[in-house]
Amino acid sequence: MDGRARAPAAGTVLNALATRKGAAFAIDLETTATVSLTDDGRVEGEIADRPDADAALIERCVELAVDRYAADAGFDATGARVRTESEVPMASGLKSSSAAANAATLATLDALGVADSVDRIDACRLGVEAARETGVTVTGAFDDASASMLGGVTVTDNATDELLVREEVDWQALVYTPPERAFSADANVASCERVAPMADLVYELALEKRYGEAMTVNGLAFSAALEAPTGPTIEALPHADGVSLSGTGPSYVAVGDRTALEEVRETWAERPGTTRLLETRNDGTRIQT
Ligand SMILES: Nc1ncnc2c1ncn2[C@@H]1O[C@H](COP(=O)(O)OP(=O)(O)OP(=O)(O)O)[C@@H](O)[C@H]1O
Ligand SMILES: O=C(O)C1=C[C@@H](O)[C@@H](O)[C@H](O)C1
Repeated sequence: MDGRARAPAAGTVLNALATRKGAAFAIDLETTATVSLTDDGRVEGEIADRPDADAALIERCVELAVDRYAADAGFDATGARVRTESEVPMASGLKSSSAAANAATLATLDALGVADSVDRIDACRLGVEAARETGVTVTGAFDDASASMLGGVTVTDNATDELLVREEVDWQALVYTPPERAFSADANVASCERVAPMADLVYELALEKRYGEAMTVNGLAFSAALEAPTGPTIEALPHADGVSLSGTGPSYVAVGDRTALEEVRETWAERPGTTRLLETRNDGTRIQT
């Protein structure tokens, strides 16, 4: 009757706010969700250390998973308690919402004993549905959600929730998170749509597997559209294989080899906020035993 799952955060290759085509890759920062099924008809969520944060997203993931799978699994569960603990800073461009949704969904499937029989990509689409319903996303963010659920890099069409590419990658990722927060749902979508020709170019580069160049073009275009500083990108460019504003910001993600990223880290560490050197993740969301 209890389930637990862990989901990784992600960084951006292509922001989907311009054309609905997006791409992202999983990184080694995690959110863990624990679900206990009940028969009291109430689904209640809690976010560790964030008593004021909105738990509607994880509650909706659990509700949808119980509605869809409990009866077939032989459970008469009607309610649940769900709690997340997270290393992913919220509303900072590192896909905290996708990690929370995937962890909550898979933990529910684990509690119901059906985690192995439900396709991971269907579980991911369920979380995307909950994200749309609770208004935490612009496009559904299937790009971020699929990278977090499957691991590696994914390229998607968020208009149709179609997975176009999924590939394992073995990069180092340097992540800079300024102290500010930016909720994706508040982003200036009209401004992002004006950089659609650049997003088309990023999409072509991503399909050619030129992910580093794709990230850099994406970062410059969406920093301009969202009026985010370009300083961190310019500082990383001489060293990194690719660097981008992640999501709608305010974080930046650079990829490349470790020595190069250590040079970037020295510069980024002088900025206010947090700089972390991480690995990419190819295993995605998984049950925690
Ligand atoms: N650990 C968590 N537990 C439960 N819900 C969470 C958690 N982290 C984020 N959320 C939900 O996601 C919302 C933040 O979504 P938002 O899209 O703005 O952030 P993000 O996913 O980090 O940003 P981005 O899409 O730019 O990467 C929060 O309001 C909350 O509802
Ligand atoms: O809310 C959304 O739809 C999105 C938010 C950002 O993370 C983007 O990077 C993503 O491509 C789409």
